Amino acid sequence: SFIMHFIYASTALLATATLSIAAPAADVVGRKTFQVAQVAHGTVRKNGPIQMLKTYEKYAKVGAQAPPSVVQAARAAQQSGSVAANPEENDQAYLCPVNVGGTTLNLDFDTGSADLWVFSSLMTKSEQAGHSIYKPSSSAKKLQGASWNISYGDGSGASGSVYADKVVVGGVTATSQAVEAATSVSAQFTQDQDNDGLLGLAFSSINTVQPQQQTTFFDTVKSSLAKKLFTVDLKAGQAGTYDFGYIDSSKYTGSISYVPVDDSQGFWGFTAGGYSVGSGNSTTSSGNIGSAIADTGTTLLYLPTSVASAYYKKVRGAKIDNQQGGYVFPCSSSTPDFVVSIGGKPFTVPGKYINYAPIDQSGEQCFGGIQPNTGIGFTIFGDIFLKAMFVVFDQSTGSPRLGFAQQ
Ligand SMILES: Cc1noc(C)c1CN(C)Cc1cc2n(n1)CCN(c1cc(N)ncn1)C2
Repeated sequence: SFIMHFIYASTALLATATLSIAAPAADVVGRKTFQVAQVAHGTVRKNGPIQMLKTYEKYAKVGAQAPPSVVQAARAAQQSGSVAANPEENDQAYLCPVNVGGTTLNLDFDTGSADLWVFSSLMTKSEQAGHSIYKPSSSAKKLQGASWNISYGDGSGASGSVYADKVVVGGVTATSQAVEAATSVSAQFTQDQDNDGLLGLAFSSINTVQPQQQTTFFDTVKSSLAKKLFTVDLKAGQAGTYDFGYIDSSKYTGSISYVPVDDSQGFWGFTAGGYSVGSGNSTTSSGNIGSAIADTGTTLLYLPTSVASAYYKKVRGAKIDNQQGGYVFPCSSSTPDFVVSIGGKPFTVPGKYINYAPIDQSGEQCFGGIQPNTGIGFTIFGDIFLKAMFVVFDQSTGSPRLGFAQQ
């Protein structure tokens, strides 16, 4: 009865609040009424037991306890799922099949940005060539007046209009997700015919839709997931997985080490500690790496210039080649392991991952997987680092956190 009283009270409160919002503001001069189109977006299939469980959780502090029947029904309705992360050539990016409004598109899941944008029928035929295309389906609702425009660290970018449509990732369904349909994309994207767009997994605070910012897929489905988290298990030269709503303990070794996340810039930001170059006794180690982000949408590992320099001192013939835009070295040189301390635990990037790829067909010079973070302003733990780890992007506790384990 305590809880039912609370629910009645809060519902009554909500009702009065709604009434006051509906009364037109005094300053709307001249017109008797006005319309506000409410387009439902950022929603999942409604479920009573899940909503009830949320209410019990909300009032757990004052003794509310969900009956087992509610817990069981909510658990049965909660979502979880897994999708393959397929590497492009040289593991430049990893693409995941996603059903957007009835069409399967291969999207780059990006924990460094927060827009779900796709190649669309609104683009010119030549720009569409070779890509799978989103055609707003009959179930799609155009968000009138909404637009988006995103640019990335490498100068690439895209822009367009916005629809609310059904999006399914590994069986996890957002019944109405903001789908940003491109009208124009930069050359880097038209050239990459494997890539049909991006699915942002950073915080929705950096979503670029205007005038009304939209939520990421994860934020849209979060409340319906068994656990409010997703995990990233990228691999070198083979398919990995993104899992939503659960942790698969067969995907990592040892234990998961959690660190707090600073989401003030909209990224999965964390603090990295000391580092060492090489394995066994031939290691050098030095100061703290400092603030960093975990970014699946960035290919390489961008470290403070002093750290990158200390690393390449251990690689025969390594030098900065300004034409290539970073450290290169003879492909025949061996590259040592790179070890970084996170949450007080050591995590190793195998040296072979740091020989990224030959700079040209001759195969003489190779481009480094570790590069300086010059001009970026923070350290980016991109795919070179992530493909050695199992990472939990966790919003299941009061504040966001990252969990790292070796895979
Ligand atoms: C270049 C390049 N880099 O990665 C890929 C993939 C490519 C090739 N190509 C498909 C073009 C391209 C450029 C970008 N992407 N794709 C993915 C998003 N980008 C990011 C994301 C992010 N979090 N941080 C920085 N950029 C830039």
